[in-house]
Amino acid sequence: MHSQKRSSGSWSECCTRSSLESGNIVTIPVGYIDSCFSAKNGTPRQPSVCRLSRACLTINKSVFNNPEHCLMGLEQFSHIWILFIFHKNGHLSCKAKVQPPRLNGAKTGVFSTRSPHRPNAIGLTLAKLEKIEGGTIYLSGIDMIRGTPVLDIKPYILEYDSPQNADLSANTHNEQDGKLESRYSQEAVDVTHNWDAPDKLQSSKTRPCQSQDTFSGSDCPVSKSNRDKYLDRENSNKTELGKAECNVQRVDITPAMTQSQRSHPVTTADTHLSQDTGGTVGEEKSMSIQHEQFSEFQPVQEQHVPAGGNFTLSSSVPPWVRNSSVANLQVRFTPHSEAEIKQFKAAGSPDAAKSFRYCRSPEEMKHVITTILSADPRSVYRRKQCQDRLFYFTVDTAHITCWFGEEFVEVLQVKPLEASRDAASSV
Ligand SMILES: C[S@@+](CC[C@H](N)C(=O)[O-])C[C@H]1O[C@@H](n2cnc3c(N)ncnc32)[C@H](O)[C@@H]1O
Repeated sequence: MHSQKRSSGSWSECCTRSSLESGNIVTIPVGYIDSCFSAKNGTPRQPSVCRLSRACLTINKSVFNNPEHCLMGLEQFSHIWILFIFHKNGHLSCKAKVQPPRLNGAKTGVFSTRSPHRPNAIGLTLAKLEKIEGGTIYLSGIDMIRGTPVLDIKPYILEYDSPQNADLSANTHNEQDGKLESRYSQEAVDVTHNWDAPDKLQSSKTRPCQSQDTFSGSDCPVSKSNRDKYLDRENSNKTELGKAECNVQRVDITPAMTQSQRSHPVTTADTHLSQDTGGTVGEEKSMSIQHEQFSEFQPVQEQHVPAGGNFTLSSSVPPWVRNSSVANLQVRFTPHSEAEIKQFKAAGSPDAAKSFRYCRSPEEMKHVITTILSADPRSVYRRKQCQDRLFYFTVDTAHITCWFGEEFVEVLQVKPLEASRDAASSV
């Protein structure tokens, strides 16, 4: 498979029938991610780690002359699958066995993991669709870095994409907020087939849940040109998070829950259902970020399914995915770093170097940093072998310096990216 960057020819010119049949496929990215993460370091390992991580995706006009045509109808979905290329892997080779962080150094087959190092280097992310404007899609809850080539976009459809819903009939459909909703009847839920072994049925599982995302922020600013507005954050001085504190609800699935509630994938960002390079399903973690103003975010409750119960899950994951030793670190900020975060301004201010592009307020930036660090973004090697406890990463327009202690991580410095570059070059 060859990926063609910013092709001059059209998609149809490159993808002939014979090439499809021979498997010699030329891919042309449908667009490129513009993300709040510019480097792999510190980028969440799965979209669920940080719900406030944002990105834009603009459809490439060489694929569709009128990008808005191909996006027609997509706005009716709350979440979308994004297939992309791990273009910063460095090389195409991959090993049959890999060491996902959750296995803490042990190996497993690459196909049992979400490792970026895999044949064809294709990634799959379930992102929240904030809004669409023209040919641009605004996303949140992402784990892709800036410049990531996107191969395809598909709607997330609970009925197709979740085995939990196999054999359940979606018996009513309602329009609400422009999104299609469907409901389960109690009866429908009761007839869920149990195909798991009985012992599995008794084990605790993490339920899908819905978290109403009221980060009105969905108002992904789009262009100042609409797009630039999105990146700008005119309202960064207002705490959007404050609104969320009032409105975010976390609901566990119960048999009587509506399908629409189920149909929203676990928006676990702030619950720290963090997922590793190798993980496929989040592990419930206690919340160090609850200490502060984010106490409204409750972890998804695991439920014990009684043997013979009438509500069973029809998917399972190996214990290492859930019973991971990956820590839930307490995140601290020095007074100095707190003050530095507060110096960031809304976009459009004269001091552009100190303006956010994605984060809507200093509080939001603090929250993003907290969720990323709490999940411990370090590699196993770094965590276990390196003496160096300092860690650097970027979010939005900020360069963050922190250090890891035992069970905690402390943020030391949050500098504007430009300033941090200047400081580094003057050393
Ligand atoms: C473990 S992968 C999971 C991605 C996707 N959710 C999946 O399951 O296929 C996520 C990590 O890939 C890395 N990454 C993100 N975008 C990338 C890119 N364009 N090239 C290479 N690595 C990337 C980041 O380090 C991020 O933490």
